Amino acid sequence: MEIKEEGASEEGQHFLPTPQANDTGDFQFTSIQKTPNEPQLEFILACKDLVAPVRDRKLNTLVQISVIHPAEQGLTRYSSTEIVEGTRDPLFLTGVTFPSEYPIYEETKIKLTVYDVKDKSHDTVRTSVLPEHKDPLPEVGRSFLGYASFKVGELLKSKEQLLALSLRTSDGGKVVGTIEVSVVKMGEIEDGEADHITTDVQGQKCALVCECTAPESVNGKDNLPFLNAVLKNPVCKLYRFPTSDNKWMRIREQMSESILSFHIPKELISLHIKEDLCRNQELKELGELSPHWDNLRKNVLTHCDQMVNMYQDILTELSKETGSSFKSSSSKGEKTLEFVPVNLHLQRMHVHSPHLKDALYDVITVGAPAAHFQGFKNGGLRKLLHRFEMERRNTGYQFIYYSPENTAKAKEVLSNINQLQPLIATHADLLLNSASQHSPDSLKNSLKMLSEKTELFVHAFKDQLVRSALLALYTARPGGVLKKPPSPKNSTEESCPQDPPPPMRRQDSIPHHSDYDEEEWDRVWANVGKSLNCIIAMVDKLIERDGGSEAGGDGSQDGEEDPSLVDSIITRPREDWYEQLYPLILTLKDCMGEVVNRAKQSLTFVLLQELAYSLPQCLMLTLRRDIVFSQALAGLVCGFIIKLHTSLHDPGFLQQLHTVGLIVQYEGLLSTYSDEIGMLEDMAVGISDLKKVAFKIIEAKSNDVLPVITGRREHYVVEVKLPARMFEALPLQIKEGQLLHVHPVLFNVGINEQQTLAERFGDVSLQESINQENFELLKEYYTIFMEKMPPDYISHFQEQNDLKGLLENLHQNIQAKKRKNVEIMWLAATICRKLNGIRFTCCKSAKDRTSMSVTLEQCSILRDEHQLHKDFFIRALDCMRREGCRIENVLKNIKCRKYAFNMLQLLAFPKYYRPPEGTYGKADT
Ligand SMILES: O=P(O)(O)O[C@H]1[C@H](O)[C@@H](O)[C@H](O)[C@H](O)[C@@H]1OP(=O)(O)O
Repeated sequence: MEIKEEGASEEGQHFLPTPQANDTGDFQFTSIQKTPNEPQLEFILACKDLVAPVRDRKLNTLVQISVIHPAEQGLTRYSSTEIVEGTRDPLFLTGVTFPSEYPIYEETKIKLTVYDVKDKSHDTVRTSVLPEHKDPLPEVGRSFLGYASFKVGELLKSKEQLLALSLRTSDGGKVVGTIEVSVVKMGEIEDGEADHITTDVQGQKCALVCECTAPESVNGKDNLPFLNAVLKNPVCKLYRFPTSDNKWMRIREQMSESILSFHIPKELISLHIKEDLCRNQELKELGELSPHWDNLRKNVLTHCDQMVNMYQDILTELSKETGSSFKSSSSKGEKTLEFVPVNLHLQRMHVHSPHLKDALYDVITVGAPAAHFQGFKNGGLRKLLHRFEMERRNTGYQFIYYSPENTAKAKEVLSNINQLQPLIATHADLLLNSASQHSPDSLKNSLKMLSEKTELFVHAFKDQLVRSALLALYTARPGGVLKKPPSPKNSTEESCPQDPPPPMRRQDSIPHHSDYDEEEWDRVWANVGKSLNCIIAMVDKLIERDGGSEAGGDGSQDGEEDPSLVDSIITRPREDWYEQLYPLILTLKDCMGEVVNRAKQSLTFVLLQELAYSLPQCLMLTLRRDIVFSQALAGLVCGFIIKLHTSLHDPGFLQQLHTVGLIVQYEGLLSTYSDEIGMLEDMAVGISDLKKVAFKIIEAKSNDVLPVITGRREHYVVEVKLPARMFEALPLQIKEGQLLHVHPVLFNVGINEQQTLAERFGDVSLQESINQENFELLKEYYTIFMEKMPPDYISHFQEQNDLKGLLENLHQNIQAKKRKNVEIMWLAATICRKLNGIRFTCCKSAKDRTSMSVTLEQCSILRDEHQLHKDFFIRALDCMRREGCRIENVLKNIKCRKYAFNMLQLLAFPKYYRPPEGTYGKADT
């Protein structure tokens, strides 16, 4: 096949479009034998005896790797190595990897083109994506040296899976050196030592040994098939770096999208719609109200119905995006995609080094959860919510002020009632069923369940709020005017609404005291307990009599059942259990219905107060909070599932999961200047709201392994499914459905030029207070961790890690108020990793600053944990930034392979956050 350079499509690890990838026409191609979820082919490159076009010119070389699919003529640029400077025998640290999904066969041809780079600053031009069918721009700043090509099958079947190919000039004539292609497999240690590689020591070039022996066995350790259900479109990169004792370590970098980006928002919006529809219905069922309250309710309902319609429209739009797994940074302001997180990816580093077992390091990278469409003119949630609450507290006279805690409590009680009432009804029916089967054991079991649920139900109303809400609703009914003036019981209870209500001093303005018959509520409420006691007594007697023993005691629990009712019933035939229990069950259901009716109405009246103030801002604020939360939750669920799958084999982790919960640490890189203040304010609330989330692991019963969300705005449960085999291996507590909690913390350090402005002329107090508050949360988590984990675990843990010292160090750094103190981020991330937590890195788009930060984190881990040769730190960093997954991330977001920084911006960045020359510039973001 002839190789045509001209028609080459642009470089990038984008896969061939699906039809093209599968379309092998009439040809039969030979698949590469592969381990599931492992890349199909990985190789590294080195050149020897390169001939410079001009004598004595030092060569700065890179190899460009292109692929020719066997059914096609055209060439697809696939990836490049880094530039190796000043040698005729370059040994490239950036390798080539083809992930398991890539359409590659033994017949696939690989072309390797070697270039001499004269001007690094121009080098990115070659890889900016062009409109389809357009010729690539002329190569600027580099000149062609030679090329070689081979078929994948040739490489795989070659002796020691190593090819040494002659590099030829474009006319195919002159040999200008040799290129060596050597297959590598992760998990296999190269025996050879590293040599002859240029280091980055202050411009000085030194030599280390390098001889790669061919790998022998196949690796398949990271076999996590279930992750494939949520992770999509992986981009993989391969590197080899020398260790301080001149051995090689291999690093595979992987970046994947997740379908949870869209799945979670859809689940969540459906849940909001359900919750709001239910609330709207309850508002409608509030019953007759006096004109003031009735008008208020009508107004609220109009707005709430509009809101539900809006959520429904957004859901319809999102549902059209079937199979989508990525929202690009350029779509962050799109209204219909508001709930979807920006640029969400798993960024994974898999290290195989001679010193340690394989190690995985995961970071979820995502745009800061924020309401971009609504904008940041008035700030973000942290400020908006605070302002709203203050105004509501101080200005309302149209409504009764309930504190956010009381409003949340009202929602909780309502939700408990809505869950418990049908449950109790079901258990009551099961009891009747057991009775009709005349089965004593089953009767006892059903009674146990019924008692438990009913006790919970009765307990749910033991709250002063219900009483005061009942009174408030009473006064809001036509003619429901209090006879006595309200006299507050304590400092938080001040006045009661009249029709029209008088102006009130704000705290909780819940009404109290009246001639309204409070005892009636007590009676209704107590009746539920009494009727349960009757049932218990009856069941006891029935079982006792059935066992033949005559009248052994009266069977009452608390002596509260009506003895005449029980006695009159048990005189009936013994076998007629159903008939004897039926009237008691009916009574229980009636009593419960009465309680539910009253409590629901009164608590819905509390919710009406929340909605009544400042419509429609109040609803817009809820929408904003929902949007931000949805973005945060999508990332969290993705992080949780990945963490669970990678740590399933770790008993310590599983124990921590159900006894302490998981720490989830967010690194924010937003500046406290201009719009990003609002973003940070949104993000802080979104992340803090994640406390309301608990996970539950359930066994997958079908191929649908996508998580399911239940609950309501104050409390969500995310059910994560595991296949039977994995589920069985879990600790009992988790299998029994124990809720698994998360502890989110956020540390933010602005690093760009905007942060310089904030530090010089603006205000950094937002960042300072966020860091301080979250430090306290992190410390709290650590304390619980130390208390709840078993002593053996803790003593081993303390031997390995000086968490106390790290926390102290973090605290000092936060207190120090140093400018752009990136040490805070490194310490927080280290603490999180040591505590088995889930790591996140975020900036506005998770594209540029995030890429700098995660690559720095990766190289720092290699240096601190895997003995990366200190002279190679910068080179490793540059390799990752120049040719790694993150430049692909930029490409997939803005169709241009350039970090969106200019020289001036970079001067403001902390040193190690600056990308290598030629990888940044003006980009249309
Ligand atoms: O990924 P980010 O760092 O949020 O991207 C920024 C970039 O840092 C900045 O230099 C540039 O001017 C743009 O504002 C980028 O944000 P976009 O959201 O426009 O990609």
